[in-house]
Parts: sequence; C-alpha cells; structure tokens
Amino acid sequence: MPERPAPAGAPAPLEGSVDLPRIEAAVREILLAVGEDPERDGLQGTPSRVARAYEEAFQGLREDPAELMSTTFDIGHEELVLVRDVPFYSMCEHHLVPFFGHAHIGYIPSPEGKVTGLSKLARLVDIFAKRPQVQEQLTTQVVDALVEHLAPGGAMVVVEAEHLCMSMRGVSKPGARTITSAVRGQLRDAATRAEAMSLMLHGRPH
Ligand SMILES: Nc1nc2c(ncn2[C@@H]2O[C@H](COP(=O)(O)OP(=O)(O)OP(=O)(O)O)[C@@H](O)[C@H]2O)c(=O)[nH]1
Ligand SMILES: [Zn+2]
Repeated sequence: MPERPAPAGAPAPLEGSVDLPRIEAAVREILLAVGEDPERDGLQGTPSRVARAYEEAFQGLREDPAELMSTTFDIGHEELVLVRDVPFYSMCEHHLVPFFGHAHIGYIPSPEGKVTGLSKLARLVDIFAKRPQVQEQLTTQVVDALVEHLAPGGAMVVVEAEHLCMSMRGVSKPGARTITSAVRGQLRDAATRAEAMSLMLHGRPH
C-alpha cells in the first residue's frame, strides 16, 4: 500500500500586525466599485469598521498553537477525552464569507504524551478557524496539532458547518450542512472510532 504523504502542516504564525489602513483603502474601493458613495453618512466609518472586523476574523494567522498547547498536566488518564459542540466561526477562503458550526475534538492520551486543559482544545479550534479556510483543512489542522503537541495514542476531530457561500449566494441551499472528520492513531480502529463518533453526535438536534 502506498504511504500516506506526511501532512503539510499549518504555516508558521505571522509576525507583526494586520495592515488596517490597507484594508480600509480596499473596502473604500469595493464600495466605489459597487456604485456606493463611501462619503455618505452611513458609510463613512465602514472601511475602518471592516478593517477591525477582519483583524478579528483573521487573528488566528498570528497565533501559535505550540504556545497554546504548552499548558499540560500530568494526569494518568489514558482513556478518551472528548469536548463536543464547540462553536466556531471561520471565513471561506474562496469567497471570504463566513462558514460556521460546531467542532468536536477527542483524543486518547498516551503514557509518553501529554494532557492539556479542556479550554485549550476549544481555543485550538479558534486559532485555525480564524484564518481564510476550507473546512477539510480546518479539520486536519486541528487534529494534526493535537498529534504534534500532545503525542496522544489517538485523536479525532469532527466539524459540522453551514457555509454562507452555499446559503446566501450561488447554489442558495440554506440549511445544508457539511460534515468532515479526521482521525489519527488508535482512533482509526473501527470500534474506537465508532464509539467516539457516537459520543460526538449523540442527541444532536437536526
Ligand atoms: N471542499 C470545500 N469546498 C468549499 C468550501 N467552502 C466553499 N467551497 C466551495 O468552493 C467552490 C468554489 O467553486 P468555484 O466554481 O471556483 O466558485 P463559484 O463560481 O463561486 O461557485 P459556486 O459557489 O458554485 O457559485 C464552491 O463549490 C464552494 O461550495 C470548503 O470548506 N470545502
Ligand atoms: Zn465559499
């Protein structure tokens, strides 16, 4: 069987801050291009508001998962740890409109590995969500960061999301949800994976 290629991994965190004046100038251009008047009352503050909103939406580009995952505990737990229903908002890199939903993150600590705080698992989702993204890559970046920083026996991430680029434009299918999963190590075993998946999705509203 051919070897799976090594995951490309997430790019290193960017240095420096977002160029707010550059975003403001670009937003002004967009307003002009659609035929609006950027000087009219309601729009005067819009370029700077959009610049600050983008700064927030893409703050994950400047955050370091290694630093986040450096808080670890010495707990002798080698069974599944699962945080489910973590809400997230991301930006589709094809259209720069939001996609949003929930992530479920599970891992099995190993004797050689580490256990981190539960909130760090949720923060890890945000670091990768707050970037120009596609859902599949968000899913694999989170699971690969777990593997890299916690050296678990296994790890699994499931992401369920609605993409506004499919709801409010284009194919116009509001309510369609995309589910992606990525599994590593012991959680690839069919029974363990099925148990984790049923815990992740059990009782979820439709
Ligand atoms: N695989 C994947 N596709 C995505 C994601 N977000 C958006 N897309 C899709 O990216 C595709 C881009 O297709 P294009 O044909 O280049 O763009 P478009 O003309 O705007 O396409 P339509 O959305 O079909 O109108 C669309 O099919 C989107 O639904 C994602 O997270 N993962
Ligand atoms: Zn899109």
